[in-house]
Amino acid sequence: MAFETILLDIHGKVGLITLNRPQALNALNAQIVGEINQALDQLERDPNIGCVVLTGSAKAFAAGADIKEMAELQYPQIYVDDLFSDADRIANRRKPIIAAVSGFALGGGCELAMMCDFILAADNAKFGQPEINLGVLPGMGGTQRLTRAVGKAKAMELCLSGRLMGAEEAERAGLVARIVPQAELLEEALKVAATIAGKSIPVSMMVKESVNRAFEVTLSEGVRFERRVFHAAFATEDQKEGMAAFIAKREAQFKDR
Ligand SMILES: CCCCCCCCCCCCC[C@H](O)CC(=O)SCCNC(=O)CCNC(=O)[C@H](O)C(C)(C)COP(=O)(O)OP(=O)(O)OC[C@H]1O[C@@H](n2cnc3c(N)ncnc32)[C@H](O)[C@@H]1OP(=O)(O)O
Repeated sequence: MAFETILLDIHGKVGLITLNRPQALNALNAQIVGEINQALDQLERDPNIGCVVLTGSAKAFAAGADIKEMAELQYPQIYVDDLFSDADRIANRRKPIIAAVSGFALGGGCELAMMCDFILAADNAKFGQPEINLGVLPGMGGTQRLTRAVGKAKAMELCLSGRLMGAEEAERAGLVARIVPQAELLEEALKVAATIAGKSIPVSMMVKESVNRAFEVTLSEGVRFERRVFHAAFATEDQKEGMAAFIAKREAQFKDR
């Protein structure tokens, strides 16, 4: 499949999607979101792929929605078109997606990174929801996911002031899983992704679904959901293989797809 605004590469069991609009710091428009979803559809269908890495350039993961395209939009049309709803498909993927963020992840760029399962940040990463500077507010989940990630106080300050947050602050706040030297980010992201891709694919989907459920239900309901999914894991060959391998002191070979 030919893409114009992204690059898609396969590294063993890992799919690598690289945003490729350097002239606009990977600003997000309908074309690039559409191509990300096309690539994710392809990777979700591929039984050999167990994990995805989404990344940008050294200078920018994505500098937000394309302001030049957005400036002329009109209310009735964007309401009827349900603008940005396509992006929900990225957040609802079942295979794990790692955001490898170098440089700017602003507005929609920060929102896109937060739709992924976790963020590995380069030491030069800068996060923010500066939409208020443009006379709007985050429109692709930023006020919701950032608040759940870092808490109300910091999310409110970032969204109201439009200031940027560096990698160290982002890690302290809980937005970022780990910080990696910029030059090593992609290699580390692919290494972690390969580790995840070596696990049981259905069980990694169960983990993702169960962790994400914590944002949707009460604690007791979430514990019950997790318990039922744990029970279901015993219907997989991978559970039998994983526990047998431990007992036999050998490496497990997970095969369920
Ligand atoms: C878009 C309509 C259809 C949408 C369909 C689906 C799209 C996907 C959904 C996106 C999410 C939408 C919801 C989101 O909450 C809303 C937003 O994201 S609003 C935008 C928020 N981002 C910003 O405000 C950051 C804007 N950029 C900057 O502040 C600066 O560029 C920077 C990142 C601090 C870097 O500064 P510099 O190093 O000085 O670099 P330049 O400013 O010179 O930029 C270089 C070059 O890139 C162009 N550019 C940068 N950011 C954007 C952008 N967001 N949109 C368009 N173009 C951008 C900049 O204009 C320069 O280009 P040049 O002028 O040289 O041609």
